Amino acid sequence: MNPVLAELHDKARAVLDPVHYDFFAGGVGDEIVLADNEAAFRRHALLPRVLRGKGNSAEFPVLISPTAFHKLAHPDGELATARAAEGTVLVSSMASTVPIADVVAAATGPVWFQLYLQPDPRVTEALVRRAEQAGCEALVVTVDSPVFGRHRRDIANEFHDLPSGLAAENMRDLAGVAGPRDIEMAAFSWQDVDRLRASTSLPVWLKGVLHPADAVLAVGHGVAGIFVSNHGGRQLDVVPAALDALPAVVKAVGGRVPLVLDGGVRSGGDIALALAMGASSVGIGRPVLWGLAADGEAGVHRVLGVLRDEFEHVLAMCGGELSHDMVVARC
Ligand SMILES: Cc1cc2nc3c(=O)[nH]c(=O)nc-3n(C[C@H](O)[C@H](O)[C@H](O)COP(=O)(O)O)c2cc1C
Ligand SMILES: O=C(O)C(=O)c1ccccc1
Repeated sequence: MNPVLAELHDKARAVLDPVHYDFFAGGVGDEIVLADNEAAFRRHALLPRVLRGKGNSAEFPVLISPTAFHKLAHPDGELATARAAEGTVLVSSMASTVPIADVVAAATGPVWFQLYLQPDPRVTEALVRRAEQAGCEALVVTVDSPVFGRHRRDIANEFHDLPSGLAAENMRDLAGVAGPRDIEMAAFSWQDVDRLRASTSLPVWLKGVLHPADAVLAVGHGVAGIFVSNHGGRQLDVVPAALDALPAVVKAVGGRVPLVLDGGVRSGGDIALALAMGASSVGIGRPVLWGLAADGEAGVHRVLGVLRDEFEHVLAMCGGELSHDMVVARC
């Protein structure tokens, strides 16, 4: 791993309350998928093309995936993340510890709002209005969580509630309930996606699709794009690594909507592999949390800077272009 990312992870582990470190680091079940998300990149290799007369491109195909409770990592919380994001799209979690309006105000680039549909449609509606009024540019509906993931570390640590003074700020004062409501998980259907799309002019993305048939349905239901993601190994411990699920989704979608690959991306080479395999961009979860815990805004800034620098270098080495024929198995 890049020594800067390793250093930030080590520092985060050292400074965080061990219970909060486990919340950020942990996964569901035996954490097989958590490990496999990173390992999958090691099972693939890139055959660079030569003599193409091309260098790197200006595009940085990375966005910040939504993660909950940034104030557990650093007192500035999501404000620090937003300031560090610069031109990178920040997907702000519905479970942020800073209200979405303040996240958008602190950001200099686009902010998208991650949403868990709520059983009470008035709550969902109010959250959507809140995201729109804040100036969010898209909604990202997480669809891989009909129930909460069972995180053994959190159960062992008895981590169930935020410390006093912290709350999921977006959940305050919704549909007649004062103070923060609990975020609820429930099973929804494609009809709920249609209803959401009809209720807003914002583009609606889905996050947490692994089956190619669901990706095809998503396109049919008019989504703007799809996050191919297993939630960083936090929901179901029998699924493939996110990277291993990507090719079938790429094939099924056939370029009709952009695909974000999220889970286990830790280097410029990982970004290049995901793009060569057909992702339009990648999402980064935990490395942002490590940067934030280690050094606030500056730490997140370093994480993005390292990934940008490595990706540009890899792309230049590959002749400035990435395509599926360049991907081979590492034997
Ligand atoms: C501590 C933590 C909190 C998360 N919270 C959310 C969330 O609120 N909403 C969501 O859609 N995904 C959430 N995720 C999943 C991330 O968006 C993303 O899918 C995952 O972290 C990507 O994998 P990576 O951490 O290996 O980069 C969370 C992940 C972590 C590690
Ligand atoms: O921990 C998570 O992965 C997550 O998605 C979440 C959702 C709601 C509240 C806190 C975290």
